[in-house]
Amino acid sequence: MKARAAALDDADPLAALRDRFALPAGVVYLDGNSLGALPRHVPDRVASAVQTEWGEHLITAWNRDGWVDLPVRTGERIAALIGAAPGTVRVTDSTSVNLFKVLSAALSLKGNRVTVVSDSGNFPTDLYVAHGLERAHPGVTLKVVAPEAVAVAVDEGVDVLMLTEVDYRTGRRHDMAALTARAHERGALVIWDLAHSAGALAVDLEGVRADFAVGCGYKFLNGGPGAPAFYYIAERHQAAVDPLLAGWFGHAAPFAFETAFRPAEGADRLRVGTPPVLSMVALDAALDIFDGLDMGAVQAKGRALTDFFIACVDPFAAELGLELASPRDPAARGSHVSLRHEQAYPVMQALIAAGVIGDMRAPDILRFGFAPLYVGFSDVLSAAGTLETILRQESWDRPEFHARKVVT
Ligand SMILES: Cc1ncc(COP(=O)(O)O)c(C=O)c1O
Ligand SMILES: Nc1c(O)cccc1C(=O)C[C@H](N)C(=O)O
Repeated sequence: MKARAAALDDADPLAALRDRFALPAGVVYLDGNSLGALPRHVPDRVASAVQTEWGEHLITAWNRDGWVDLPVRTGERIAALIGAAPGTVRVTDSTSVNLFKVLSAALSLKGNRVTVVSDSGNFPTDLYVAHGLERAHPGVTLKVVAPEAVAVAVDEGVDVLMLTEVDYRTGRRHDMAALTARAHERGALVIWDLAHSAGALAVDLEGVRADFAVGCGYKFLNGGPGAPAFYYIAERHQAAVDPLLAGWFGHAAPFAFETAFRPAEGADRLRVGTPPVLSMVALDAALDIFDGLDMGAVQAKGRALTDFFIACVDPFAAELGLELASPRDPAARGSHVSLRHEQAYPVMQALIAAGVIGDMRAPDILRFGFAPLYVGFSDVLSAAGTLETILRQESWDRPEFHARKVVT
């Protein structure tokens, strides 16, 4: 396996990108699907935004340093990574808030009686947002089905299909093209949450004719903790969207300070308030690493890394109480692999203490994210080896590894 890892690293066309990240020595970082690593050049860019732009240019920086255009500029850069047309993606707010905005837009396009279909593998915040809108609109019914039952639920009747492409727990990937086409045949609108896709998979929003989408800036896009998220509105819907969460940055003329809301042209109408400039500068800078990258190559490396991890773990998995929770077919999963283990919490704490950082999702999932830009095949082998040692020696069974932390 060692020779195979070395050969795969040697043949990796993206291997050089790793040097662009400031990863601590001795750490194998397998949680870029939750918080992406720090690109080396980002601290200087943020420091300059603080010291020069904020410190010296003060409020003139909104125009002089282009702060006001950041949601648009950064949105256009993300659009290029997810197969979206220019003018359809904007960066702002959190994924949850953006989902509220696009789901309320989709509901309003569908009239008074609307059935929303989602699945139980969806990230809880998505379901909370949908439940909130269901409570606010008497004509809205939210139907939550098992992930495998989505296609049947679509056939039974749907007005808005709201799904996350890659399941945060299992890594199972929905077939975006097939489900979008199926929902469209029934006249429905389709919203995709790309939290675990953007920056890792070759998403093609225009190709699949998605209606709306949202996604995170802090995962595979490496925008930093709490980085703003993005939303997508297909061009064909933009003029018809009348924002429920209307705010002055979504107004046609924010600095005219009119009392009545007039939506901005195009996708900008779903912007709400002042952009978080420092976080946006970090995200914008982080996106430099994607310049000129082929997302097909990024996705291919993610598949190779996850395949290799499964191959490394397979020989000892059953004996040591591990069960693969992710699909074996690489085309049917995203860029993370999940393993079930009865003692997932202390096992993950022991892994972190040994320098292998993944995370745990209750009740029993060990989750390992393989960010294609900075994880190598030797890292994968070393993580699998550490996991085997911890399980064989039962070194996870120490009081300090059982103590619960807030963020898991
Ligand atoms: C699929 C998915 N959607 C939404 C979110 C939440 O995003 P935010 O915290 O930006 O609202 C996450 C992770 O936090 C997620 O995994
Ligand atoms: N957003 C996070 C946070 O603020 C703290 C810890 C984790 C997160 C996450 O992003 C979790 C992630 N969406 C997940 O897939 O589990």
